[in-house]
Amino acid sequence: MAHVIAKHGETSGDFTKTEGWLDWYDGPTKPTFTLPEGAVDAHCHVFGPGAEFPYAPERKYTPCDASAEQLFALRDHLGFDRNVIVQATCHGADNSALVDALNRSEGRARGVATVRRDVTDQQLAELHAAGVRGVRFNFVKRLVDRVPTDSLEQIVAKIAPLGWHVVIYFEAEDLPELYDFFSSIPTDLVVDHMGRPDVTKDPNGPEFELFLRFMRENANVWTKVSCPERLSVSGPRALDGEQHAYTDVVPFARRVVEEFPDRVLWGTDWPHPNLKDHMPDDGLLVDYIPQIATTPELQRKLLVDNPRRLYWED
Ligand SMILES: O=C(O)/C=C(\CC(=O)C(=O)O)C(=O)O
Repeated sequence: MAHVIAKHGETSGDFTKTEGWLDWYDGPTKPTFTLPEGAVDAHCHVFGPGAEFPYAPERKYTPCDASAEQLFALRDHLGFDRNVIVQATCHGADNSALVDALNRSEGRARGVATVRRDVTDQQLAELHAAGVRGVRFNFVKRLVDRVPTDSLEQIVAKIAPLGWHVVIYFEAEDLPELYDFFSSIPTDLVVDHMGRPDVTKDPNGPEFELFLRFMRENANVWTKVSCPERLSVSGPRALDGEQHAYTDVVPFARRVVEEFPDRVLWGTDWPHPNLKDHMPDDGLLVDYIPQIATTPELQRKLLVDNPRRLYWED
């Protein structure tokens, strides 16, 4: 394990370009943690390939191409059974690459799409038939021109009858302002990456307490306890020979898993767009899971029962 941490920790470069890391990255290690049978990687992406599925003109970054075949190979390598593929801003509201991946998955993937307020019932029905079960709204300011507060209510009214849920991505410093608005969303609501806490702050301090309060007061709110690699300051290096990577994120994620065991999801976030300091090893990310879900029961809920309930039970 140590050499893996060092290898990825010491490598640097710009991973966001099409010509990026896939050319030289020699792939994830095999995790030592054995995932429970039927485990779901509930946050991952497909990008392009750009020649076939062009990136959105309004995008804020151009990712590496990351195909459905590569994603499914990663799924098998890590020991997952299924994927939830999430639309990212670089594809805007053109869900073609996502739908293509869902169609190739033989029922082993569900999707979260991005739609505009003029989306028709027919278009939503087609997305549903392909396996889409949610819509994503991005409130991270570096990723969008405008936060989607206006369109959200109109879109929610259209997707609620389908039994879909809403996925929101925001940063912790914006929760106070958005708290009431998010609390008014009537469908199930999934928060990406625990609302991006600042992990240099106290996990028992006021900022993270507000997020926990948000989950306590709104029984429809779920969260992905994913992306330690985005939140971590200590990074992918072990702090000592015995500890696993991204240790500074563990107390945050573990608190959430233990207090809300039936409303948490986990995903790799492959292929890790917009990470410039290191390319995460997905095998190491899987080995992080038992740090935050410490019993077989918590692991089964996080990786199997919860995602299946949200994405595969109609
Ligand atoms: O993949 C993620 O979860 C995170 C992203 C990209 C993203 O969400 C998007 O483009 O929509 C990020 O933090 O840059």
